[in-house]
Amino acid sequence: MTHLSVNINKIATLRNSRGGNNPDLIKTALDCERFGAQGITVHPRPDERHIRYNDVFELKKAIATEFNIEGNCTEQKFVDLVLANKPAQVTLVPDALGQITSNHGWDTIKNKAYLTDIIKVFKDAGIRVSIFVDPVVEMVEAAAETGTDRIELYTEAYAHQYHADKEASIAPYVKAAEAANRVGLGINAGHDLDLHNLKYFAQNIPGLLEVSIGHALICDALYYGLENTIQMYLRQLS
Ligand SMILES: CC(=O)[C@@H](O)[C@H](O)COP(=O)(O)O
Ligand SMILES: NCC(=O)COP(=O)(O)O
Repeated sequence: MTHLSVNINKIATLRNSRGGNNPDLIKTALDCERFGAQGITVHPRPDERHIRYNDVFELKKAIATEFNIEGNCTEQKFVDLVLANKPAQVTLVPDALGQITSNHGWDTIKNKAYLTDIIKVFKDAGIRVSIFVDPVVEMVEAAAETGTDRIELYTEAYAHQYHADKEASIAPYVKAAEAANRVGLGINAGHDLDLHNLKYFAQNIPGLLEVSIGHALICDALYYGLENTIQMYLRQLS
């Protein structure tokens, strides 16, 4: 069964736009859990434009499901934040400063030594590690040599091509997932997954453990409400 982790970055974006505490990020996270989400994802960025570092401490205290913190581990502040909070999972994403959103996975061949060292730091602290990768077999195979527990397949390319040609859009992801299964890596996925493309992805990716979804899910919640929306996403995964 594939778990749904709700990324609540966009709730923080809305909150921050007025400087108060509406919507309440912690309440939203607890409601996502109550409505059936199996995890909560946040991606604090150095400019704190949505999730603030302090939010992470508050969320860690409040939530009961799987807590997944995404971010760039080349920032020492991010490493310290994760180690101080010990989430169930950290997802390492190679974003540049000021990037509008995540737009590429790790080059696990070029960065193998670096990733091996930093992954050990998190694993020694008892935190499961996932690394964000493009759907490229060589990147998946090299990921396995870093000691990571899982990979997160970066699904933007799939999402963008899905409507034009769904078979072509999923093909590299199936190959990457087969490689991950072969080398013993768990598989997560995320970015631009939505109510249209999620079911086909989940049905065709062998061993898909978790999807983290934020932008589209929060947009859908404007129309359907958060509880209905989470139920609709869960149905795509069942
Ligand atoms: C890692 C990834 O694919 C993205 O989900 C990212 O975490 C979203 O971050 P923003 O909400 O800042 O676009
Ligand atoms: N890891 C992907 C994620 O958390 C959410 O991505 P998106 O649904 O906001 O594109």
